[in-house]
Amino acid sequence: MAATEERLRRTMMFVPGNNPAMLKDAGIYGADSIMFDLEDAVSLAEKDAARILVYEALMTQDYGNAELVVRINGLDTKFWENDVIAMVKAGIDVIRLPKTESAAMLQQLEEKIVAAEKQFDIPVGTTHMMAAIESAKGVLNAAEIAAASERMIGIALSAEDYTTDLKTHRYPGGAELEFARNMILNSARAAGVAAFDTVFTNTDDVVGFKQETEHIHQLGFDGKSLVNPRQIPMVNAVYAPTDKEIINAKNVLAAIEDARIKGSGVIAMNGQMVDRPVALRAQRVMKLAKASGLVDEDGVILD
Ligand SMILES: CC(=O)SCCNC(=O)CCNC(=O)[C@H](O)C(C)(C)COP(=O)(O)OP(=O)(O)OC[C@H]1O[C@@H](n2cnc3c(N)ncnc32)[C@H](O)[C@@H]1OP(=O)(O)O
Ligand SMILES: O=C([O-])CC(=O)C(=O)O
Ligand SMILES: [Mg+2]
Repeated sequence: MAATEERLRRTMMFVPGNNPAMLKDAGIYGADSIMFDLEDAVSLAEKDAARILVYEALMTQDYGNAELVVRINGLDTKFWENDVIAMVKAGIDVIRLPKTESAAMLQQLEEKIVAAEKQFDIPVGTTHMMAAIESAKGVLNAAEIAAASERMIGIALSAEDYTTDLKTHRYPGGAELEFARNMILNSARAAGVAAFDTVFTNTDDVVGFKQETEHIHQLGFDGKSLVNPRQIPMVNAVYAPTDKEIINAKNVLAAIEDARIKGSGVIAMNGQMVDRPVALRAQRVMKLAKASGLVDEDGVILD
């Protein structure tokens, strides 16, 4: 079983590792996961300085309940090993490997993580991993990548590099991404880990962003990688259940409880069969409703 916990990961915001002001304020926007970037947002000349800045930020800033992720440099660079050592020492929650093409690459990363955990007396297994899939080869190997290790919490599509590899670019509607999205989503679910959609880089195209988010929500993605804090409330709005969905979920859960008391696994509700998959979906709706501040701890809808 993978290391995923059932935590909400709707929004995973990139924060350039070389920007002290952004590192300082990254916690105030309410992202579910904050992703410090040491890779493509940072120029070659700033790689070492950015690593030190992110390390200091992790040691001094309070990021609340956000999950803390770092995108390290790729395995084909001279930076990634020092990235791993510094981030494990700082107690990062998740290391995101960019440009992942095989399970073997994650095993190489894991060896370095194990060594660093031992070096700093951190229990082996504490540091989780995730993989960004950014090439045709990575997409074809998505299933083995998602299942590469117990430490895996998820896999992400990285469409900027991926469309370059495909020899296309990104279009409105995203037809060029459908195969990759389906492969990544299905591979993640088969391995029991989370699936993340890619960034949307035009931060002023609110309509395009909403359309893309609604689409990936429909497909079943847990959430998206983001480049800007203004995108966080827009994702949360798409993932927030409607009042009708919440009421239906509550009715389903009540009907299931009733069935359980009567010793049955299946029951009819308004002419509709209610069984385990329906109940699991209802539980997820209530979890999203709570996270969205739409219901209280007891599931009562708030005004
Ligand atoms: C293909 C890839 O690899 S994508 C991943 C790598 N790229 C990145 O990490 C880019 C991250 N994003 C950014 O640098 C910026 O959001 C940009 C350049 C896209 C847009 O910048 P701006 O136009 O300044 O954004 P905007 O005006 O919305 O900023 C509003 C506030 O949010 C802050 N902010 C913007 N983006 C971020 C971010 N990603 N993380 C933290 N804070 C941010 C700004 O500093 C600003 O703060 P202030 O009000 O205190 O001055
Ligand atoms: O992970 C992402 O979405 C950003 C990225 O590197 C890419 O699109 O190539
Ligand atoms: Mg990329």
